[in-house]
Amino acid sequence: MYLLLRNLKRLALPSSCRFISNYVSRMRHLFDLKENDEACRKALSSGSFLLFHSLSPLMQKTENKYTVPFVTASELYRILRKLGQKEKYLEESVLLGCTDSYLAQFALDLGIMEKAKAESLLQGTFVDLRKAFLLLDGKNAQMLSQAQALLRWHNTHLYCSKTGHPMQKNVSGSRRICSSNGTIYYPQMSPVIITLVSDGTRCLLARQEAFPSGMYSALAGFCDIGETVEQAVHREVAEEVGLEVSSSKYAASQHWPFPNSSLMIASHAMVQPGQIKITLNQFELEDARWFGAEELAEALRRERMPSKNEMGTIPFWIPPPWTIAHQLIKEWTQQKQLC
Ligand SMILES: NC(=O)c1ccc[n+]([C@@H]2O[C@H](COP(=O)([O-])OP(=O)(O)OC[C@H]3O[C@@H](n4cnc5c(N)ncnc54)[C@H](O)[C@@H]3O)[C@@H](O)[C@H]2O)c1
Ligand SMILES: [Mg+2]
Repeated sequence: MYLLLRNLKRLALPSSCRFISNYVSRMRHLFDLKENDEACRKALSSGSFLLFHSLSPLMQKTENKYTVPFVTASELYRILRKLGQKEKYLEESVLLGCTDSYLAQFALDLGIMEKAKAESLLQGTFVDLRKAFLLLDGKNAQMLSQAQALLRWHNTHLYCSKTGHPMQKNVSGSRRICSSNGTIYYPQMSPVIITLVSDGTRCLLARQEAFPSGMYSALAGFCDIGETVEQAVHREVAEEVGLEVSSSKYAASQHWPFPNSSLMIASHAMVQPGQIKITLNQFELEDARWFGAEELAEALRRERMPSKNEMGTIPFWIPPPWTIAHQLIKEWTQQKQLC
């Protein structure tokens, strides 16, 4: 707490600020940790850590459910010693956030260490995030998404793309700096639109070949350079299903770790009246269909990915509740049921 008060003083809060909410003081604390290497180094020694091995997160599986453990700094020191690493390795961590009680949270990749030995010491398994992602709950998914994206960015930005010299990360991992000319690089993400297209009575969901069996989602696509979000929505809908959008309305956004790091920007869209014939772009999609509110209400009631029915097929299902696609489908269905 002393450290926190000292740090807050350094941020020169105006004297009129008699009361600061917990949220505001946490955000100021995090700002200090991001900017101040010494403060962040200290926070590392009392922080908690999400661990990865070559970008696969450590998980513990109990009864068909994955949990994501945070490991304390003292436990991590002990494990690093057993794996033959120095305590200094902790500085490879990236800062994720902090708890309500200002405990800093980090992510660290143990990829240079022996995987099986690390798993046995940590009593868990490093799991491919793509395989486990849809089985997680929202809180764990959001944290792992942020952690993996940051670790991946550092892992793929070891050298300055201008000079070819090695780059150093600051302690928090909020940037990397070229050792030769001081150019600063910040972690990047790609804007991706996701849109739920409606003709007024039904809405359109699609699936890619790579989706898990039976899963349909809203249309999504990367924004091109120079495009607005609205233009990207119009283009993607035209490209993927051959329909022309007449209007779109922003709904919400979500960070998404695949394929690298994306900011999903979600909207509801309407097609031009009478334009309902789907022309599928088979390079991108395996199927696209119009769904009614009742069919979607039933899919929303299912808690998890359904298992095979008597016919040996998996019934239609939608992404889990914490995904932005689910949120769009839920909003649309609720609005239809109120009509
Ligand atoms: N959070 C959710 O609810 C949700 C739902 C659906 C899709 N998604 C995600 O949306 C993302 C985009 O959807 P999509 O695959 O249909 O996109 P898309 O329709 O733009 O097609 C993907 C193709 O776009 C090209 N591309 C252009 N810019 C790219 C970039 N910056 N990075 C990678 N590829 C790029 C590549 O050729 C790639 O194969 C996927 O990662 C998907 O997982 C999220
Ligand atoms: Mg797409």
